[in-house]
Order: sequence, then structure tokens, then C-alpha cells
Amino acid sequence: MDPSDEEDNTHLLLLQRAALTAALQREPYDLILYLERAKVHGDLGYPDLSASDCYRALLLSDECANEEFEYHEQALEALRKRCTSTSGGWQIPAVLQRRRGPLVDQSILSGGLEILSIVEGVRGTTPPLTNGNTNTHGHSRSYGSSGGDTRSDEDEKGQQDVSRTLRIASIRCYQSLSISLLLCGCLKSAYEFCLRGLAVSEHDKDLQQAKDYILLISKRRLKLDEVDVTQLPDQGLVRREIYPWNTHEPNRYSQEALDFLNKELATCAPKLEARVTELPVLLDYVRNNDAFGDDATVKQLGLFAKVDIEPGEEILDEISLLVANNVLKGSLCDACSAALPPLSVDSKVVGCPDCHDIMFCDEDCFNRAQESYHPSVCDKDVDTITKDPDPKDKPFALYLHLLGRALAMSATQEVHPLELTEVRYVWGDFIASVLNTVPLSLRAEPSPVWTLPFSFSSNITGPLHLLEKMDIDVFESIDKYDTWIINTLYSKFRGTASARANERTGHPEVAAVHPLWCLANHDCDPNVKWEWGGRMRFWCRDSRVGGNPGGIKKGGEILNHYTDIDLDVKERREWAMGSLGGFCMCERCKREAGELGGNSNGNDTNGVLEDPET
Ligand SMILES: C[S@@+](CC[C@H](N)C(=O)[O-])C[C@H]1O[C@@H](n2cnc3c(N)ncnc32)[C@H](O)[C@@H]1O
Repeated sequence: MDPSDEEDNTHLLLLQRAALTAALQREPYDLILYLERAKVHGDLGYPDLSASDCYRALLLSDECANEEFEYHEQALEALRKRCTSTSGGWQIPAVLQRRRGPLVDQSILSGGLEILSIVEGVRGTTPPLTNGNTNTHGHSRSYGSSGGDTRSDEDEKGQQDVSRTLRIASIRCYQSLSISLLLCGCLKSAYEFCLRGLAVSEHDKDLQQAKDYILLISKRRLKLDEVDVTQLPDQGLVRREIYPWNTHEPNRYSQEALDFLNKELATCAPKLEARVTELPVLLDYVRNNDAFGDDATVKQLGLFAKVDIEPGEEILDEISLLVANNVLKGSLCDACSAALPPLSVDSKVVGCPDCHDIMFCDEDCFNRAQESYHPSVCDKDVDTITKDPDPKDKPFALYLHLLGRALAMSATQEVHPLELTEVRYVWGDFIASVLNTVPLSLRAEPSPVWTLPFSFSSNITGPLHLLEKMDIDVFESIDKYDTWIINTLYSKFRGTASARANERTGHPEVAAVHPLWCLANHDCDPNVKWEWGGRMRFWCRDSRVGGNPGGIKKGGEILNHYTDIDLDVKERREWAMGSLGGFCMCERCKREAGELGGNSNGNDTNGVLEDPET
């Protein structure tokens, strides 16, 4: 294929995506629009966004089918509108119509993402209406029935048309969901949706084929001959990028961005300023050439001293409400996650008068919470969604909880989530869209490396539950809460959040994004140490690694540490890899790894909590 054809195709698909998104803003309950956009997302190489659209379509088909559901009328009306032809007859929308070719092309089973192009649609004839229908929760149902024997023939025919269309749509949703989730590495969810689809249409060839394919990929991934379907992996990776349609991401290196950040720094770190700097490009292996001649660098931001800073001086004191903890009914301040003092007569601790068990350090924290996020979650029981998770899901759950806080801030302040001051200028560790692109050709080179952790529950259902708990109409608000926005928030959190672990279990239990603190880059011979209770603080170190004197000269860079600098170089590099995006190449690491011919002499003691899984 001529590469320019692919480019043209992408451009066209992006236009289609924009048109469908605009249409969804006008017709938010139209499940057909969601299925159409799912197909475009799939063709663009975003199986995660495709899965999300299919899931929303499935929810809307449930809404159509159940009179008691909140958006029943709107969803049904939207469906009828879409399926009524100009002559007034009923027509099945093109996206639900017969597709040519198999769902999965067996000739491309070599693995990877090549099967993206297969998520195209239902095959074959409409299944018989007499088969039992099942909603997204697996319960039996009768689509669109309003009951009674008094219906006219016309009403009866209308009901049948709706039922038949919903049935095709739901099968289509199950097919696309299972394949899209498989492509994102969520094997368990993919398998479950496949089974739900087969419960609706037992003999659907595409679903049967998808099921075989999921099992095949599972065996390969687990390197087993047989797999226990209840134990399939359910977390994968997706593209981490500034989506081509993301108009919210600022130019972080512009004067405007620096002016904004420096104005913010003036209050909490008056001796520091943000500047554009060059950092080495880090790889997930150690470059093994003589003098590290490969000196590729990348433009990023960093923090620098505006004046000379003395050893022991405090240089940053930042408070952020973009904080989350996963301690159920914990003893932490809801606003800043500082440990609350034991109750006493002169205690300053205050509780929210309308919530059960939501406590704040003092009136200041309570007032900040009221201004920033609390009204959107007050007395809404939102925390139960993300707290007390299974240990293996803890890092995902903590990020979901952080996401919940950002969504509550956005709703309370009536600001787009990506425009929140705590989020807007934060580093997202994005990879250029072009490098993330999925090869369109079936015979293409190996798949790209996707780096954003993804799971069906934390990226799709979890955010929807959070929004529902906050009484936000998830269909009417895609301009603010579409899945690409959720993914962008996660990208930023995963690049910058600090975590605090439970002293007893070692599991991460508090996470926070401090948008100014996180501008500081890492070095295994740091010149600052930090402490995070309710506030994030930086001090200039008294001494550096190896006993060298502390102090930072005017113009010197603030060198933070993302890992325990007491560890040996191998461990340090492994632990810092997640937050750095590659092996640390600071002078100390190179020296201690013998890459500069020096000896190991690390003896510093300021460790930070780093979750190896994140
Ligand atoms: C928390 S951010 C630090 C601030 C970031 N430079 C910015 O522009 O906002 C962490 C990211 O900075 C980069 N980084 C920090 N320290 C680095 C180092 N010593 N060498 C190379 N990259 C570094 C990595 O890309 C890492 O993912």
C-alpha cells in the first residue's frame, strides 16, 4: 500500500471521528452513533476507545430495553429516530449490517495488534427473535416491551423492530468489546463479554471464533497448554499520547506556560523557577557504547535555583488537593491525606456535617475541600468504589481514586478536567502519535510499544461509576469525561504522582500529584530531600552522596530523587525505571555501574516510597 494512502485514510478517519463526536454531543443517547464511533476508533488503532464506545452502546441498549432505567425514553427515541427511513419504514443502520469476511483472519494469528482491522461488524443473518435476550448484567430480558394485549398490529410490529435491532446491536457490542479488550490485553474481560454474547446468540460464529482466539492468545501469553479462564490476566497497555484531537494540552515550553508555573512557584517556592531544559533520552536497557557517545536528549521542564540556597534551607512547601487514599474509613484528612491526630478536647479536626466519616485536619482543609471538590462528592458514597481493593489491584485502584478526585474537582469548579491547574501543565510522558500508530497493513512490521497501563475496570467502568455516583449524566458529558480524557489524566498521574505506602503492609495507600514539586528531575545524587505529610516539602541537603557539601548555587538545577538512593545501582535503576521511563543515566549511576570507570560509593540514606508496580 502506498504510505500516502494510509495518511489520507487516517486524516479521513479523524474527520469522521470529529463528526461522530459532535453528533454524540447533539444526540447523547444514540447507541448507533457510539457503535459507529467505535468502528472509527478501531480503524484508527485505538482499541481501548473502541471498547469504551461499545460498552456505552451496550449500556444504551439496556436503557432502551428497560422502562425503569433512567435514560429509557431518550435512548429509545434516539434509536427510533436512527432507524426510521425517510419513507417512515424501519431500517437497520449500516453499522449493524452484514459484514464481509470473518471476524478473525486465521492467517494473521501470529499475535500482536494486526487483528485490529477485524473489528468490523456482525456477520450473517439476524438471529431468530425467539432466542432469550440478555442484558449487560447477564439477566434475561424482553427488549422494549411496554406490555399489554391491547397493542395494535402496528405497535406490535414496532416493538419487534426495536427488539430485533437491539438484539443485533447487543451482539455487535459483545463481538467488538471482546476483540477490542483482547487487543488491550484485558483477556478476562474479553472472555467474559464473549460468553455474554454467546448467551444471547449461542451459535454466533464470530463470537465463537473470538472465544477461540482469546483462549489461544491467553495460552501464548501465559505460556501454558491449558488456562483457567477465571484467572486470566486483565490488565494491559494502550497508547499514551496527546490525541490528535486533544485541544487542551498546552505547549509546556511556551513563555505563557513558564509564566504561569513561575507565578504559582512564587508563593510556595519563591527561590525556585521552572525552566526548559534538555534531559538524556532514557532507554529500557543500558546503552553499551564506550563513553555513552549516544547523547540524544529531549526537551523537558526542570526546577532551578533563582538565588544561592544554603544547606538545610526549606525551599518548597506545596499543598495539593489532587490527593487520594484507599483507606476505607481511614484516619486521614480527606483533603490532604495527612494523618489525623488522635481525638482530644483541643482537636482542630472537623467532619463534614453531611457525610458519614469524612474528616479534615481543620477548618482550612475543610474550606479548601469545599471550594475545590467536596460538593460534588458530598454524601454520595463515592469512595466505596475505589477503596479496599484486592491487593493485586491496589496501584490501579489508587490511580482510579486519584482520577475520582480530579473528576470531582472538575465538576465542582466547572472546569474541564484537562484544564485544572493541578493537571494542565503536568508531564504526561506521552509518545508521539505517529510512533504509536498501528500498522494498517496485515503484513506490517512489529507492533508499536504502548505504555499506558489499562484495565476495563479502571479506564472504562470505574470512571463511569464514579461519574454516576456524582449524579453526572455520563452520556451528556462526553466533552468532559470521554475515555480519551480519562486516559490523558491517567498518563499525567502515572508520570508524576508520588505514593505513600502503608508502614505495615508495604502496599501503596496514598497517592498525590503535586504539580510544582513534580517539575523537579531525578538524580541519584540529589541536592534536595523531600517529605510529604499533608504538604509536600523540599529541603536543601546538608551534604551530598559521598559526604560532599550541600547547597545549591544560583542557576543550579534542583535534583530530586524518585527512588531510595541507598540501594545499589542495579536496584536503583530497576526501581526508578517506572517513573523515569528508562534506566537512570545520572553520573552516579554510570560511575557505580563501572560505565565511567569509577567505584560504587553510595551511602546516602534518604529513601522515598516508590511502588515498583507503577
Ligand atoms: C516528574 S517528571 C519531571 C519533570 C519533567 N521533566 C517535566 O518536564 O515536567 C518525570 C520525568 O522527567 C524525566 N526525567 C526526570 N529525571 C530525569 C533524568 N535524570 N534523566 C532523564 N529524564 C529524566 C523523565 O522523562 C521522567 O519520566
